[in-house]
Amino acid sequence: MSHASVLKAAQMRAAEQAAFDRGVDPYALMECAGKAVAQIIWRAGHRRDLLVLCGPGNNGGDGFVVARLLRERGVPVRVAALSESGTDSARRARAAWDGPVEDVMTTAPATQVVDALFGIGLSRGLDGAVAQRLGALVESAVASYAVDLPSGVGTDCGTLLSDVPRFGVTIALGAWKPAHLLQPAAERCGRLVLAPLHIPLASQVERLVAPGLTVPAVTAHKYSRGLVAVIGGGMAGASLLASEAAARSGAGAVRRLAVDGPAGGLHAIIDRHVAQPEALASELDDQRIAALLVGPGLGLGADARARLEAALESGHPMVIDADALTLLAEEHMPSIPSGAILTPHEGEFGRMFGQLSGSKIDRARAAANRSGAIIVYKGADSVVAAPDGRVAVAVGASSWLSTAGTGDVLAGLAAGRLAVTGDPFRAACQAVWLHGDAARRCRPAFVADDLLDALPAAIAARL
Ligand SMILES: NC(=O)C1=CN([C@@H]2O[C@H](COP(=O)(O)OP(=O)(O)OC[C@H]3O[C@@H](n4cnc5c(N)ncnc54)[C@H](OP(=O)(O)O)[C@@H]3O)[C@@H](O)[C@H]2O)[C@@H](O)CC1
Ligand SMILES: [K+]
Repeated sequence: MSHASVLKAAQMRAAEQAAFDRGVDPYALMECAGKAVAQIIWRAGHRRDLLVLCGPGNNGGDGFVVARLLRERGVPVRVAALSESGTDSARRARAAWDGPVEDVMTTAPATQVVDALFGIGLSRGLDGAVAQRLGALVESAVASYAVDLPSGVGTDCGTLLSDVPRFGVTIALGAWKPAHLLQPAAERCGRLVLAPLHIPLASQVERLVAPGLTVPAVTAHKYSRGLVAVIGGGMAGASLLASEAAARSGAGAVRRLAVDGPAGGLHAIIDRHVAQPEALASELDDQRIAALLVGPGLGLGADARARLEAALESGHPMVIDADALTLLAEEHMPSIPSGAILTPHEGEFGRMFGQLSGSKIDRARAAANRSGAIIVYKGADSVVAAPDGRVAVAVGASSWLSTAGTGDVLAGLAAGRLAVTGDPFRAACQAVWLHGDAARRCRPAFVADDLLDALPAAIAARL
């Protein structure tokens, strides 16, 4: 079982049902979930007083199990419920709790609070008074835990169906749900911990995990390690940032095909002056180019369009970013080469693909399917989607990344990893990971250039 699987509510239910059909006892599964949650809370909170808030369904049932197990360990536990328990397993868990059950609306605060009100069965926002009460109890606690999901988040879409406080820890049961990874719900989850349920829970959608990278072969040379060509445009800084990121990504060589000629930056980067777009085709007629990047600083005029057309017609594996994405959204452009990596932010995604329905994961998947390209749908919750349905969702991106030039660095990294691996989905995942890790290594208020200095350490950590 992958510890990265991301399942929607219906998929989770289907997996649970399949386990029940094979003979797994539903109550035993609830005991298993409750035991795992209790263990995590015990390790963090020991004997500090604890209030467990239980809802009407199986999420509430988990809460009763947690309450019983922690009281057996000597924790002063109180339980408050919203209503009677409505499932067989939840009723059984409640019957096994021999303490009093208070009312959520009137219960006193505690040092630690556990939200077992609603999990994947939430079908609408919480009643306003209940949401407010949950918020007050969580905010007055020193430590707060959400069982499976914070009550009020949309499991599959990651939106907030009602007001949701920010929890200290969210303990996902069995598998991640989209709401653990997608904003704004992800931010309300706090620290994420996965509690295993020991049933098969596979999915094509996974949480992005740290990649394993390899050192160059002893027989490697600069071309076998991958030559990256970066097409420059009116804004030299953007293509310089991208070129430097590609150069520090593990690729063998980087060639910048720039309008402006030599413009400083690393001496290791080969600058070629390509003043006229017509001259680009012959520069690109080099079979040693393993990956081509077009878009950072390209511009949006006729010259930029001609450079993009030359790139699209070159046949090289490529990364398409920034202005090139905006140009591609215009009519009469050549089609996107299949297997290309596209790196749109929210605005570029909307321009290219219009209003798609569903969560950010669903939208990225639909865009990958429609374009035949690998989509890196950037943001605080970057989603990498392949046309064959594979998806990786990155969590925990530094909010300091929201500054000029960081997208150029990501595009350069993607091109570099594409040149090294020859595998666009893997390259895109590696680039998003390394970009995020480089940001984690930078001090607050960093600028895009600082990411470049942090890249060698981010790569070294994955060898
Ligand atoms: N399957 C298993 O055996 C296992 C499941 N596990 C656990 O079960 C959780 C899923 O349990 P669940 O399916 O019972 O759903 P749950 O989230 O408890 O809520 C459903 C109830 O809430 C109600 N309701 C919904 N929205 C509401 C609202 N806004 N305001 C008020 N009421 C609302 C809804 O009623 P209705 O929508 O019909 O009105 C229904 O009564 C899962 O997240 C995990 O924690 C683990 O123990 C492992 C084993
Ligand atoms: K919950």
